[in-house]
Amino acid sequence: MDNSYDLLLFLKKQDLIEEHLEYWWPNNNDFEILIGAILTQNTKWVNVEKSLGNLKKLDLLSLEALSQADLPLLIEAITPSGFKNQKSVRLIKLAKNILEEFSSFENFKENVTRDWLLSQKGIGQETADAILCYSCHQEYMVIDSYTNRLLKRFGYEFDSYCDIQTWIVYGINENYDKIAKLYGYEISLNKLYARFHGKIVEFMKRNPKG
Ligand SMILES: Cn1cnc2c(N)nc[n+](C)c21
Repeated sequence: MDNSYDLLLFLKKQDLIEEHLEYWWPNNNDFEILIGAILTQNTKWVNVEKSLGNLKKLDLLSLEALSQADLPLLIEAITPSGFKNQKSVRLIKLAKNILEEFSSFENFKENVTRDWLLSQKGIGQETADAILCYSCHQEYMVIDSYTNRLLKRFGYEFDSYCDIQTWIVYGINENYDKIAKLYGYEISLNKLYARFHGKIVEFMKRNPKG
């Protein structure tokens, strides 16, 4: 495997993403994806879905509602996804900051930068890139521990998140013409990164042992 295009080919042959999940992330709505990206930190996705279900029942899945949420109610609602006190305080603060800085969620999606997200408490590189990619539909590739472990199996060791991201992005962009042929259409970079990351996660969940 010489580059990340080879890795994509290896994964693409395995039918890892369900047909209806065009961007892999269960795409109910972009705000829900933003919240899911915070809730999924250090827990299993199945727990996030439980918390999102609670938030939906409480009508808290909007920027305005979340910014005014009753803290004890929010803590209760997101209990399934762990770190409930920390994540609750951070979600309300994030919603308030988005309203203050961008006035609307639509404007946030258009104009938010990776640096602004990284300046928010509780948002690191992986969460920032997940929000940018899956919620804001911007051209960012998410790197996570699954990515790290999969590359190690192919003998690749990197020193940083940024190094891995650069390696993946470079290999994709270097072979972009082949990728359009592979997919049979000019797939957008955002959609390609969204699906590529999804394939890595699904592959590693099905092949936990090296
Ligand atoms: C959206 N999403 C984020 N992390 C996930 C995971 N580990 N497994 C499955 N899904 C769908 C996920």
